[in-house]
Amino acid sequence: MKSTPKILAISGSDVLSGGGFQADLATYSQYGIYGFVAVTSIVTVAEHASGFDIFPTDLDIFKRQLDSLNDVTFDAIKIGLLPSIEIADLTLRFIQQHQDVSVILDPVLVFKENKDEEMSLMTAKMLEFLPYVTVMTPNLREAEMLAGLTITTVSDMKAAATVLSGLGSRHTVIKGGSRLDKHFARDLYDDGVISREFVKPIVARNNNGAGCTFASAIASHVALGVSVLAAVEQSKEFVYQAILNSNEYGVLQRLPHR
Ligand SMILES: Nc1ncnc2c1ncn2[C@@H]1O[C@H](COP(=O)(O)OP(=O)(O)O)[C@@H](O)[C@H]1O
Ligand SMILES: Cc1ncc(COP(=O)(O)O)c(C=O)c1O
Repeated sequence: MKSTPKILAISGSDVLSGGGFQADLATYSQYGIYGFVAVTSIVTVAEHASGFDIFPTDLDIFKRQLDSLNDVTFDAIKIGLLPSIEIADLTLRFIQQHQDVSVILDPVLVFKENKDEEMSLMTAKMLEFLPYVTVMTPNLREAEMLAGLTITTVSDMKAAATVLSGLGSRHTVIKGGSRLDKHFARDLYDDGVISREFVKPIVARNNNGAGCTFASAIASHVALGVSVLAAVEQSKEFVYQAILNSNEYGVLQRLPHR
């Protein structure tokens, strides 16, 4: 019998469980995958304007988590919130040591609640990850920062994907989400040869955690041996269902046929 696939999430904790590793694990369980977590940070609710605080995991503890996983063979690694350059550097070193494993990078530079924050150092760091990454899933604002372009149309998305491809991204998915269009959530897949749009109606519900869930669903499909393009197509449906079922805290992962 084939063993249960294993995914490592290198992610933060969202105490409200909308996003972060809570969303990652909830997604893996829907696909029958065993999820491991190396916690990068703890996100708590705060009274000030941004609405949350991010507490990076102590660097030595973060390193010890990664060291604990030396003997595990993963089918995919999914990377979410990296709260500091130091944690990003340790993560980069870890994936450099696991080059036979598919890596799904969700470059969490811009939270839904955190639109305009300048994160140029981390943006540059994310680009250093590209040679070791199988799929990268920036949202619209993250794609603008990574590609250095303004994106207001689908053709801008395509131009940004081409720039990212030129910078070494193998499979790029730019998530238009609710930021590009009032009526349709348009995402663009691009692998430098094939470019494909995935579109769903915008759901007027809470979409906290949609990005984490989408990247985790892609990681799940890839871990199960599905091609990246088919993984993106099926994950788009998965996250759409999750948003349709969301509550006041975040999306609720559920396979479409359940
Ligand atoms: N309100 C919505 N209705 C339908 N799909 C959405 C909505 N918001 C986001 N999506 C989809 O959810 C996925 C995650 O996108 P997004 O929320 O933009 O990412 P992030 O959480 O990284 O900002 C994408 O496939 C996007 O198109
Ligand atoms: C730990 C953590 N990672 C990632 C995210 C990003 O969430 P989203 O999928 O909504 O972009 C959040 C947002 O709450 C978070 O708390």
